[in-house]
Amino acid sequence: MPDADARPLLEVKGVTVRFGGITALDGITFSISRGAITGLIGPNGAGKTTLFNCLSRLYQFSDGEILFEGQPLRAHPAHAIAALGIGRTFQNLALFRTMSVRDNVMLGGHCRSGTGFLGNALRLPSVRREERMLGEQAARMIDLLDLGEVAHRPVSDLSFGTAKRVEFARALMSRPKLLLLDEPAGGLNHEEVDGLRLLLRRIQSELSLTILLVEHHMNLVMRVSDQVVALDFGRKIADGTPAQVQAHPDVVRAYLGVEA
Ligand SMILES: Nc1ncnc2c1ncn2[C@@H]1O[C@H](COP(=O)(O)OP(=O)(O)OP(=O)(O)O)[C@@H](O)[C@H]1O
Repeated sequence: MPDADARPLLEVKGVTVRFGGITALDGITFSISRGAITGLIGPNGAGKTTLFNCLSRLYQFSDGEILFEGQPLRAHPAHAIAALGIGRTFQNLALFRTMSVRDNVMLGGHCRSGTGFLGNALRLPSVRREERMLGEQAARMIDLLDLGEVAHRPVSDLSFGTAKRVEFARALMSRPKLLLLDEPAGGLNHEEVDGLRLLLRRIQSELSLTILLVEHHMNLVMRVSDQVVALDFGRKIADGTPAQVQAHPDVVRAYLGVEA
């Protein structure tokens, strides 16, 4: 029996997605080790978001398989993905703007809730215990993401960069093993991107997280990632360390549109 921790956390094997005549993903294969930060790059339309949507089970793939901890994701519907240990953030903020930071973060723990409707209505001791635990976890995430000073403010009061950290905190409440980040640097200024790089490293090590991020900000991807996977027109064109991928002739060609 192979050691469960030794096998990759995520294995993407020959995944293909077609939309009518368009092949958005064409036999994509790569794997991600536990604890790694992996950057997924590629020009516009390369298939990055489509791959993310397959990992969250929002899209069906026609061929191939995705294994998470050795188990096929196909067996799990989209609503069960968070409970399985895959969390995500979106390109556009998906927060409740009039609610406080703390309440938004608390909502992220909902998918782990084991108490049913009746238990909540009757305020059983198990419900109160769970609420207390959620509150403690939210406080930890708020602290980890430096949101303590704004915890009671509505999200509408926050700068875009701070609101992005609220989205992170909320995604972390489901205690994911794999966190999918869709363009976390989008809309951030230079200073905020640098802060994000340090933050990603910190949450990765403190929570023993594995992270897959789609990102156009090359400087961030190359500095924060252990592994980079490059797509172009739905195909994988490179997979390796940041230095290997950056120097790969197909990557240079895809980005610059010239012969390397
Ligand atoms: N729901 C959909 N219906 C039809 N075509 C789609 C759909 N989603 C994606 N596509 C097509 O699949 C291809 C890959 O798109 P995708 O959004 O995955 O690329 P991307 O790498 O995320 O691009 P970007 O960096 O611009 O976000 C594109 O040709 C796109 O038009």
